[in-house]
Amino acid sequence: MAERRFGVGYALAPKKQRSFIQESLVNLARSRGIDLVRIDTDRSLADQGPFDCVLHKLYGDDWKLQLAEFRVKNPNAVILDAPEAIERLHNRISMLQVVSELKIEHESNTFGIPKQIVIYDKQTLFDRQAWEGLKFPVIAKPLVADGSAKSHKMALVFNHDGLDNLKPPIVLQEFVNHGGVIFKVYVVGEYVKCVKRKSLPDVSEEEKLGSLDGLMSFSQISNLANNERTDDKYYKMMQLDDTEMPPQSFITDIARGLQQAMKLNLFNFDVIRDARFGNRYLIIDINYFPGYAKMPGYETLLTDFFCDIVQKREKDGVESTGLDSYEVLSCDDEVRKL
Ligand SMILES: O=P(O)(O)O[C@@H]1[C@@H](OP(=O)(O)O)[C@H](OP(=O)(O)O)[C@H](O)[C@H](OP(=O)(O)O)[C@H]1OP(=O)(O)O
Ligand SMILES: Nc1ncnc2c1ncn2[C@@H]1O[C@H](COP(=O)(O)OP(=O)(O)O)[C@@H](O)[C@H]1O
Ligand SMILES: [Mg+2]
Ligand SMILES: [Mg+2]
Repeated sequence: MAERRFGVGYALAPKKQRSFIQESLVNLARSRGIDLVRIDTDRSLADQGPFDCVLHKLYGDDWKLQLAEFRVKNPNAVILDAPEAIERLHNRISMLQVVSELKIEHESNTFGIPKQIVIYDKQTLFDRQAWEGLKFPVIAKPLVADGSAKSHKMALVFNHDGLDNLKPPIVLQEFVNHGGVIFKVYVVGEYVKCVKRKSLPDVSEEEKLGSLDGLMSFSQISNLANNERTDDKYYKMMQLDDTEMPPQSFITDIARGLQQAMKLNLFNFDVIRDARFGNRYLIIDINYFPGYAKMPGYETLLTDFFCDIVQKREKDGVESTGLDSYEVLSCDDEVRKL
């Protein structure tokens, strides 16, 4: 009998395609029965395929419409992930609301989000009442997180003088000292991996009082080292060696909780450890389909995941949907889980 193969279509921006669709991933997936196929975004998605699974990170109403049409024509294909579920992450307020709703108990650690407010116009920005309970320094973040360079432009604001330069709509979030290290937790289906990255340094009491400009701009601080990030080397170079990791079981519980609440398979979240307490963790950012290729061994991980997805779909006995050209399963049964 011919080997059964599966088609995974991907629709990604050119930069994402370059970083994620590497030959090593394509070859490994192919050897296990998964064909990664580029979706031509200049043509209708519904006219392409057949695909057992569609992997995507594109923005906008037109793309949502295309996915909806595709879903009608191919009800059995898996869309990773549903655009309605991803949309929550395009707004920095709705993104973190889900964290506040999680119910997870852990013997010695707690988690939450930093204090924050949303400002829609300049007038409210200078209204001290709107600020009640929020202390300087704060980080000003664009409300919209739509993947544009603009949506990553942040400012650390030390005092009221710094507010002049801000352009609402923005989120003002209390800056929390965290030892200059951020934990990035990558989730791929059931797999959870936490890594350390360089973050903003702590702000001293003198700096809080003495900053002349009142504001310091920055962007994508944890992504500044673009070179090889095989973790041992990167940790040494960035002097991250000494920072203790958060407990894996705690992080995994949060990841699972977020995954279930958000109904997403592919995301990461940024966590900092509040230096005032040492056992309090704050989630500050959640990203859809992040830079997985930075993780050593991402090819195996993602291939395992694709196999898992298409096998589950087979096992659930969903009727075939014009995907007949793919025959015989060749994925290994094994899927790594933490
Ligand atoms: O490009 P990369 O590999 O640095 O990945 C970016 C992510 O970096 P990370 O994996 O968290 O270190 C990055 O995470 P941060 O927001 O920097 O925490 C975003 O997920 C970014 O996507 P977008 O611009 O928000 O749509 C991601 O960018 P895209 O690759 O999706 O454009
Ligand atoms: N509340 C905070 N306290 C301290 N540092 C923060 C806080 N929020 C963000 N940062 C720092 O700013 C960086 C960018 O913020 P983040 O919300 O992750 O935006 P982006 O989506 O651009 O990654 C983080 O990686 C971290 O270094
Ligand atoms: Mg971030
Ligand atoms: Mg982000």
